[in-house]
Amino acid sequence: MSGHGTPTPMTSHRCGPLSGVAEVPGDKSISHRSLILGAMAIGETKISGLLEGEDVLDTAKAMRAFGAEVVNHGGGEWSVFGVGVGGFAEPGNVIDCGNSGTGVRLIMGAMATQPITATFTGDASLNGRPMARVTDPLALFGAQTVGRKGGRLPMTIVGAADPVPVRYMVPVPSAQVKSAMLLAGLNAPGKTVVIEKEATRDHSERMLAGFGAEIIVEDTDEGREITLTGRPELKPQVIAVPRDPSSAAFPVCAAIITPGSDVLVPGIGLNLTRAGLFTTLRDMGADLTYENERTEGGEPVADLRARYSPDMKGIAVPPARAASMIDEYPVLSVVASFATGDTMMAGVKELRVKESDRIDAMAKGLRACGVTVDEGEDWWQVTGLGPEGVPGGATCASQLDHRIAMAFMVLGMAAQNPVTVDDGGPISTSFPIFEPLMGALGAKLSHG
Ligand SMILES: O=C(O)C1=C[C@@H](OP(=O)(O)O)[C@@H](O)[C@H](O)C1
Ligand SMILES: C=C(OP(=O)(O)O)C(=O)O
Repeated sequence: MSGHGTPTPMTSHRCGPLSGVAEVPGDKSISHRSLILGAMAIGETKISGLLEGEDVLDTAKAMRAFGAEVVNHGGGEWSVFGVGVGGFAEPGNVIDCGNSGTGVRLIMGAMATQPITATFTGDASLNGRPMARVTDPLALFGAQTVGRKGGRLPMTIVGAADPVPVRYMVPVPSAQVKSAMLLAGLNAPGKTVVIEKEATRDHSERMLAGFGAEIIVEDTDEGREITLTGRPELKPQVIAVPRDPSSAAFPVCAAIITPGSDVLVPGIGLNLTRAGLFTTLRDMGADLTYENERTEGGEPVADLRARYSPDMKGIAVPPARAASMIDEYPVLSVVASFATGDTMMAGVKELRVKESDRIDAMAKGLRACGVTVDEGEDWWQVTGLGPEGVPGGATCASQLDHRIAMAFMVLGMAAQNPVTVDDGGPISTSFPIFEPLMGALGAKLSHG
């Protein structure tokens, strides 16, 4: 849904040790893809553990608008009765993807090679984000787009009636662009090839193979080359969505900076394309261990145990790791504030085109809380104040960005003074149970 209504300020007060088990919700990336691929299969796809955050609920609504039957059985159990590749109906109304870049870009890809027209919109954050990165390459299949200046939503896509397969090198490290192209390639005859220079999250490739598509991934001189054969009949699946490592980041980082804490976050996917934050935290000296390592649904999974870590050191985070932790830089910058020395985060230009300009949003709020931050177009550096040294005591703007709001709530748990965000509403896009879950661990969050 567009907009989040009246802003709801939220304050995080310094708290005692965090302890207990944090069962974070299902993975957002996998949840979107389960619904979309379920809608493109023929028959009933059963999903358990679906993230019921606003972003994913908007994708569920969109799939209904394109003709799939989507049923919520309660308790995270959902069914999608798909219409098959090429079987989307033309929506009777505008598709509102709310705050979700993943939702809108993947759905645009899925409909762009079908002979239908759809108009997309979102909230103020989403309507400010760049869409040409998806609509330009979708034009290669034969789709046409009319949108606002600068390739912004709202925009209308006229899907290609006679799509052609495409070979495309993704110019930015973006799983959303890659996935939009693969979903479009599903209804193009012949082989669509998508090449990425840097590996980004590979849930689409894994799930396409799971649904029975012919998909080959090879490392070549040009990069990671993905070849998809179009017009498969996708077979419905039973999908158990793993818990989201990007949501796990918040209780993990909160435990690391809050004195005396010991928190277990069970069943977290450690797919290498997603687990960069945890490697980085360990490089900084965090007491973070993997317990009960196992494989579930073809993905490496472990229970994460995070304990208070007063001896953290700032590091230079390898730029090559950026894609595997892109959504975790806001909360990493909070941990960096409690470390000793500088943490340099480079090669992260993409942070400037998320739900907010995340470098700007975090830099402003951290500075207001007494932390020194330097920044350039594609890098930023946080100078740590040590485990007890962050003053806090400011109101920070969440800028319609869930990760910014949650990162500042984590900061307040260990800062000397309370930290407020002007609007905690966006948290429900990805982590609707953040407040009760963190409260049960011992966090002191209040409204206002
Ligand atoms: O494909 C996905 O599910 C996502 C890809 C990433 O975006 P980009 O593709 O823009 O890097 C990430 O930031 C987003 O939260 C989810
Ligand atoms: C960037 C994010 O999501 P999206 O691009 O789907 O809005 C995120 O969840 O951090």
